Amino acid sequence: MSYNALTGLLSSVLASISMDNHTLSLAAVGLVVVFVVSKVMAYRDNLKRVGHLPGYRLPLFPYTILGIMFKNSNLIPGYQFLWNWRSSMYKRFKHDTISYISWFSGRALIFTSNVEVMRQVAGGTKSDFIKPAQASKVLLVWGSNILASEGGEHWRAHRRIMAPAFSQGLYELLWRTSISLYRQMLAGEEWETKKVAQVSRAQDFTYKFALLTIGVCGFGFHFNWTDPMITVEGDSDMTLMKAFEIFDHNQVTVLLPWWLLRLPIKRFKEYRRATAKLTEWMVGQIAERKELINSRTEDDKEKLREDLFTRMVKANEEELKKFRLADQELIGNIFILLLAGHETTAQTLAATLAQLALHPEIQDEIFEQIMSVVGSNRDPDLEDHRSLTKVLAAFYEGTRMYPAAHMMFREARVDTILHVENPVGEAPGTTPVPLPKGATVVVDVIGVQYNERYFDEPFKFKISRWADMPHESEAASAFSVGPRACIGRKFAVTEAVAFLTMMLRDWKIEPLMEAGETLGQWEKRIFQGNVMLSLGIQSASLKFVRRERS
Ligand code: HEM
Repeated sequence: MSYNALTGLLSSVLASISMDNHTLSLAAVGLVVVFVVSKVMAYRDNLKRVGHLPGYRLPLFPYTILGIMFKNSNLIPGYQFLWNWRSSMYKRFKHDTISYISWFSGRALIFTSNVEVMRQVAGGTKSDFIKPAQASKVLLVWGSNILASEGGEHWRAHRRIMAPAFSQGLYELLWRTSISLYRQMLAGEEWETKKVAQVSRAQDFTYKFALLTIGVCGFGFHFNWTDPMITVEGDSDMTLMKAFEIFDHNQVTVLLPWWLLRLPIKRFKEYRRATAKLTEWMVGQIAERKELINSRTEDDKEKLREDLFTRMVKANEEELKKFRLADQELIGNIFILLLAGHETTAQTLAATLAQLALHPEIQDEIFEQIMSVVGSNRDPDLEDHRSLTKVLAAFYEGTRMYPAAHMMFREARVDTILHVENPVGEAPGTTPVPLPKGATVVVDVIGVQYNERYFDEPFKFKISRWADMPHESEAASAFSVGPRACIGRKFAVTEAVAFLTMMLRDWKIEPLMEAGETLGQWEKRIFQGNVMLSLGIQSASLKFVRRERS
């Protein structure tokens, strides 16, 4: 008998009893029975939904309002629990794929820190798993896009148009832009003449760097560090950069309900205006770029830039009509590139710089490689990128320890079998776990990066673990694996390697401690995970000491 049928039967029995004292007590007992039975049955259903995998049975679900209000107790883990429990969560059950069932909210999820399970669920055209619409709803406000797509053919249509935009020409533009922005930063922040520069929050400049980079290479804006004044036509108060910044600073507002955003609150009003300006600008730009692309003269075609936006419009125009994206979908994807494409890199760069501050010996090792590959008299160029393996290793290690895209929700679109790798120490191989349609798997990207199956001593910042690793290796699983892995991985790596090469050639990085603070206290203060839209560390206070060059 199903839970609903049982509840109905008990309610009608209770309703048919007349309400004297005796029957009132009977009704109360009946209600308790209904409650207990319903919970037992829901629990039984939930066990099925998580394939009877071992795991947590706790009162609340962490991603609910109540769950968010409580922080990190054993009974109510809080929304940062994947970070806070990363050393013990899976060890406790001796499995890297476990379940979580909440007694009261009725939610049941599978959490995995296993790359093979990640591969099965991450998606592609033929996967049995999709991105649940609920998890991506907030990303749809600017139009249908690749990141929010459930999967299957719909996802492939987006990827088909976006993939060609990540071209060699883009990476060349990106490399040049990153180096130029680094120089502009030195001038703009008045570091050029300084022997020592101190910052209380390295994120301030890594954000600005990554935002301007995606602005120039993603959108084709002509921003620069100190003078980003491009006025939107007909609105002298709002420069494009201003609109861009307002949109960016308010990213979290995408999580709010739409009606709240309509309230006459100054911040929301500005956000709406900035989004409208950017959209208006994009609509105009799409038309302009289409005209250039379809123009017959080679001269006009030469004017086409290498930025992602231009190249996406081009790929779309060149696509067969039936595969073309609508303009609104192009806009949706461009906005999503801004969202996915700079906060992640900025957070990781800040975390990498802070870890390097703790490891002067690693900085020296990297410096020596930079000097032997590039030397001190010229700027690095894109070809050097392949040889700057230690710079890349530092960034990968930052990505591993602080994976900005820290979780991925997936849902079984049909009844399916999940092949769960046996725990280390047991017979190698997998165990089939039947899952019903609708079962939800959360890829805990933090868990994967701290899983000793893949990374020994995972709490140590060790760049040596990436030695001899091919550039595109799936070992860098913080970018996900399989056909739906991060499309911007090379973009992130290119800008990061260019920026870090320039930075580490010029400067030694040291922790900037507060008065009376010990190194241990600094470390504890800085390296606490900060889980918002993406994962990062706390404000990284750092000191940059100019390297003496012969
Ligand atoms: C350190 C930097 C980055 C990290 C750690 C990262 C990580 C990830 C991960 C884990 C995913 C898979 C998400 C999922 O399937 O639910 C993803 C997807 C994506 N990323 Fe990145 N990313 C980074 C930088 C970038 C950059 C720079 C861009 C763009 C310029 C970008 C654009 C995207 C897009 C568009 C997707 C969706 C791909 C698809 O669904 O086919 N990311 N990223």
